[in-house]
Amino acid sequence: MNIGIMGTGNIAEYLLKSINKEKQVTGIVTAVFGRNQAAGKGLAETYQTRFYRDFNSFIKSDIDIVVEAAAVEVAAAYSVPVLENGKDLIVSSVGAFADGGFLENVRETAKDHGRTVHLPSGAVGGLDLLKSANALGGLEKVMITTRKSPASLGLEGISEEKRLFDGPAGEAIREFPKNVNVALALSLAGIGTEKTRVRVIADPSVERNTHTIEAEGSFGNIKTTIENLPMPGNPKTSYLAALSVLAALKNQGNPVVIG
Ligand SMILES: NC(=O)C1=CN([C@@H]2O[C@H](COP(=O)(O)OP(=O)(O)OC[C@H]3O[C@@H](n4cnc5c(N)ncnc54)[C@H](O)[C@@H]3O)[C@@H](O)[C@H]2O)C=CC1
Ligand SMILES: O=C([O-])CC(=O)C(=O)O
Repeated sequence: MNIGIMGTGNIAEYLLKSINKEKQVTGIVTAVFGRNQAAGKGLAETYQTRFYRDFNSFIKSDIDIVVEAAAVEVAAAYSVPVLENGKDLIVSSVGAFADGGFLENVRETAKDHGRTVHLPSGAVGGLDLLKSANALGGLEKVMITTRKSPASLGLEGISEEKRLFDGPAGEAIREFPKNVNVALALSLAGIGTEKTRVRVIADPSVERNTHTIEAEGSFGNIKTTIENLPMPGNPKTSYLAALSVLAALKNQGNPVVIG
């Protein structure tokens, strides 16, 4: 399996290290696409891969699958062209799918070209539970409370916790595109972007990216909290988010699906 990565940041470098150096996946990253020439060249040298600033050259190279590890606008711009070029796709910036029309477009394109799109669970768990709970439409309430350090949320000089947002997931991802992709993953698995409620709290007392998920419905109820270790390369991003992409790559083509 030849893998192409969109993005030259923290998740991209983690994947390159795990795959090209540590051989954690049956496959190799043969191509990286990004806008940052210096970062891309550095990655290409360190991890023996090719760097492209031109999307067409990247997508026409000998890759089988593309991992988006860049930003919501990158997933929005390139998901359809990736599929049209006959490649499978794994998306980190699931916030791009806040637009239901876009999701439908991606679904149709994947179907037309016989490709698959994987939206990994990222920095949270529980998507399986929400899907089961809503199998007959019985899921009534989903709420996620995200707590991160002020610096992760772009704030300085805050000494007490501060609620920055309380509202629907669709609006939250527009305001915090680098911090609440997890809320979009929960929305897609559950009751959608309008009904899924998101609270974002800047909390100087936390070092871990903490997400509390509460759900209620005909199945009963659940409350679960994950305390994620942030990645050294980008404290906004939890280590689990990178691991979930790696797990998705490890499971490519596996005929047995768990969860
Ligand atoms: N699903 C989840 O649980 C999570 C998803 N994410 C998503 O993954 C993305 C990547 O995370 P990190 O690697 O930690 O971020 P990062 O900030 O370290 O790296 C982002 C990379 O994308 C590139 N980039 C950004 N905008 C671009 C554009 N318009 N065109 C081309 N390249 C562009 C940057 O140059 C950089 O190389 C985040 O932006 C976020 O959308 C992040 C954390 C959790
Ligand atoms: O990594 C995290 O904890 C969550 C995050 O940034 C996102 O969902 O965009």
